[in-house]
Amino acid sequence: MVESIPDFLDWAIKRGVKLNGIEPQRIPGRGIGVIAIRDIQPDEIILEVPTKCLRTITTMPKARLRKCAETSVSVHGAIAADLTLDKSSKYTPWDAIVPSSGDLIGMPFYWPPELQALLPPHSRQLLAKQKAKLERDWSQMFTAFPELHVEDEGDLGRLEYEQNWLLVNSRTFYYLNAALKKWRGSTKDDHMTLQPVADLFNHADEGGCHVAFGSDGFTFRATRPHKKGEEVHICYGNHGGDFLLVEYGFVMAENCWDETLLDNVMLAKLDEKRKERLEEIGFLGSYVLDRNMVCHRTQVALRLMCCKVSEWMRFVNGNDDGEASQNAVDALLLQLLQEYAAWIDDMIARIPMLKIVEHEEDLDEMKDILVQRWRQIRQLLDKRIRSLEQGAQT
Ligand SMILES: C[S@@+](CC[C@H](N)C(=O)[O-])C[C@H]1O[C@@H](n2cnc3c(N)ncnc32)[C@H](O)[C@@H]1O
Repeated sequence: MVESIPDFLDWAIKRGVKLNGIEPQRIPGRGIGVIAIRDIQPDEIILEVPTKCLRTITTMPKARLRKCAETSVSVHGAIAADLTLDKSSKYTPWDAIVPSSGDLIGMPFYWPPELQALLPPHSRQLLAKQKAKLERDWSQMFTAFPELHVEDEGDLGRLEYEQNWLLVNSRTFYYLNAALKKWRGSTKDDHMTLQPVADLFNHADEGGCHVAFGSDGFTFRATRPHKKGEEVHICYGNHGGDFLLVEYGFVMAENCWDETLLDNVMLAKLDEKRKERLEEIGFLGSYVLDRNMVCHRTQVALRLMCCKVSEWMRFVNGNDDGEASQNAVDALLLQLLQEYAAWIDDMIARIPMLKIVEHEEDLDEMKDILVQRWRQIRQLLDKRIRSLEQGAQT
């Protein structure tokens, strides 16, 4: 399929999409993005997408929707099935500009298992969840639509479904209408729609425009000035780097929402008795370091390693502010972060050496993305290590 942004825009505008001062363009390393073609002022509406252009379960052929509704597939999985089964020409110009499988190598889902095994712990958890969710949807959909299961060597039907599922994952917007509200067992995660042109906005941690929908459709309003030629972003959510990597397939140079899990280092230091105590109060695992501090769960677990149990219990119950044990907690945290930082340096050195025969062509790019993610985590640790070291000196 030949990609043509102008043909796609013609098609979208004929269907009522209104662009004001913006234009989708190819941006190196980011696929297509949205660029300001004149200076844009805050509060200007830069894009409107009418309801009739949305693509969600309501726009599926009725018979297909009925079959999906008889299963326990998620809305996400049903839309992916619709994309895979749709052989009409209704969306051809839109389909032509959507990334192809070759553009998705940033997504750890497509990485060889040897490389997936070297992902940071939080990325690994998210990937396992993503795979399980996809597997559930696929098992529902290929039973309902046996034609999805193409009997050939590579199982093309499954590959196409996977790709569409991952595209739905990274290109839908929060949306609610009567049908989505009624979908059996639906949760917030099911309230979604695809929409043309808006799906070309790339992400920035602070965003640059506000997204809203009503009965007429979606509007995108600039929240800050943009100079002509500048990229206009939306914010996909306050996501850390592991989430962006696994769900969207990219890493960002700067991300004010970045965070990392310290579970591997923390759990290795906790003996069974302490783990049991933490489990009892619901504080075992999910130890987070963000750009400024470690979370309360981490403070609780660290205190258990350096205080008497009675003092720890008083802290847990809110009867002790923890001030008396803070220096010991900080010293232990510093030691753990330094050990983790040395381990990460070793990981960063090992990744480029990894030899995997399959995926030879794309392997260097995949490794590079993985190293970038580990470097970001290393920076988070460095920042905290520096401030703990300064604190120890004062
Ligand atoms: C909603 S689409 C945005 C349009 C997309 N760039 C395209 O070519 O169709 C989301 C995808 O865009 C890419 N993306 C979004 N924000 C990015 C960023 N800040 N840096 C690099 N890639 C980004 C990722 O591949 C992500 O999965």
